[in-house]
Amino acid sequence: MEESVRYRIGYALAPKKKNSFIQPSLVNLSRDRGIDLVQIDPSIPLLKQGPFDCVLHKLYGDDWKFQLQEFAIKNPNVPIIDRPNAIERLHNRISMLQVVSELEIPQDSDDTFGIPSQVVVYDSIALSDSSAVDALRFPVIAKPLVADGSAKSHKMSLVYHRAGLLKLKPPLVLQEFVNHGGVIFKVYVVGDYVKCVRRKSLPDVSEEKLESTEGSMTFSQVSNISTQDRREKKYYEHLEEAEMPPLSFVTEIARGLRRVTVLHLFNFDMIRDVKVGNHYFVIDINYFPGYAKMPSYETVLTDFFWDIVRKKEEQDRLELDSEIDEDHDDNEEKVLSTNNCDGGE
Ligand SMILES: Nc1ncnc2c1ncn2[C@@H]1O[C@H](COP(=O)(O)OP(=O)(O)OP(=O)(O)O)[C@@H](O)[C@H]1O
Ligand SMILES: O=P(O)(O)O[C@H]1[C@H](O)[C@@H](O)[C@H](OP(=O)(O)O)[C@@H](OP(=O)(O)O)[C@H]1O
Ligand SMILES: [Mg+2]
Ligand SMILES: [Mg+2]
Repeated sequence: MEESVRYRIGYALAPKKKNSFIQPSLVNLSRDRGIDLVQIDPSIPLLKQGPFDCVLHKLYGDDWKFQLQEFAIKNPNVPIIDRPNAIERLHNRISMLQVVSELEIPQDSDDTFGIPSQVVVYDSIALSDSSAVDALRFPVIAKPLVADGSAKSHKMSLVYHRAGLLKLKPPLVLQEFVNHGGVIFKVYVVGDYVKCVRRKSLPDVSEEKLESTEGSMTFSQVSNISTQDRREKKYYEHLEEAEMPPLSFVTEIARGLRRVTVLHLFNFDMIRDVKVGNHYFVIDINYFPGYAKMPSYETVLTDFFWDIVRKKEEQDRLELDSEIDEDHDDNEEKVLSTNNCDGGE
């Protein structure tokens, strides 16, 4: 019986990510399509592992980056999803959102987008004495400048008044809080595939609340928290009823972000300004997010793997053809020059 072609995708993921992403349902579906998901051991040189038709990773550090570089030099045709330099742009909340300003999307449709006003603060002195901070409208969200996936990088504070800034620990980004009806739109991107889902977010802050509240409130990964409080439960009951942003609008932003970041795997968070109604803010972009939470993640990811390995195969074939053509040309030249010699006086 003829052996069918099989492809190998190597993955290098931290244990938590491996547990959530490499589900049996994904492994089995990919296997049925001829794609084997193979775990990479980062403690062994990458070049000694493989062969791979693609390397998928979410690991950081200079050693891992060096291993990827070495691997890329020896295997120029094997796609690395994604390039470390491209991923690193998302590890700083300023450079992360700068990509949104680089999008060349005409804002002439009904819906528009941008990023909230924000300033970066590197030291405590600037927190108490900076004209840049004066320009912000409170409340603001204080976010750690670094977004490297550590628990620390997710720890945020909602700060109601300027005095609430004093106990914060820079470096951080102060971003104007935008009332958005307690719903965020998480847009998952997997290559050309785009899926937008609703998630729980912070509730709006009314003028009364702002006037009557002092200090700040800390929180972390609010969209993943399940709520017990009855009043809060009521607030989020209408989550499923929140109007979705138009798919064409979301897709255009996603495509733009793909182009500017050169990334294949990420999600971004968008909120809709309740005051305006059709203006959206991109507030966060995450590399290789929790795809298992995305509907039909197995099919979407398997289709993506399939596209990647087939493109590589096509590329290999084209290169082989051109090598054969070159050999053929060389041989013809040799024959010609031999003929010339033969025919020469
Ligand atoms: N400018 C803003 N206005 C209103 N709410 C905001 C704003 N920025 C963030 N939030 C709320 O705070 C939450 C956390 O912010 P953000 O998404 O930047 O943090 P994160 O830790 O990087 O999140 P993730 O877990 O998605 O990586 C958002 O999901 C949203 O609920
Ligand atoms: O571990 P870091 O690098 O911080 O990345 C996180 C992202 O910031 C989150 O956005 C992911 O959750 P969502 O997929 O719900 O966005 C979250 O997914 P997880 O809850 O499955 O770990 C993480 O991917
Ligand atoms: Mg977020
Ligand atoms: Mg994030």
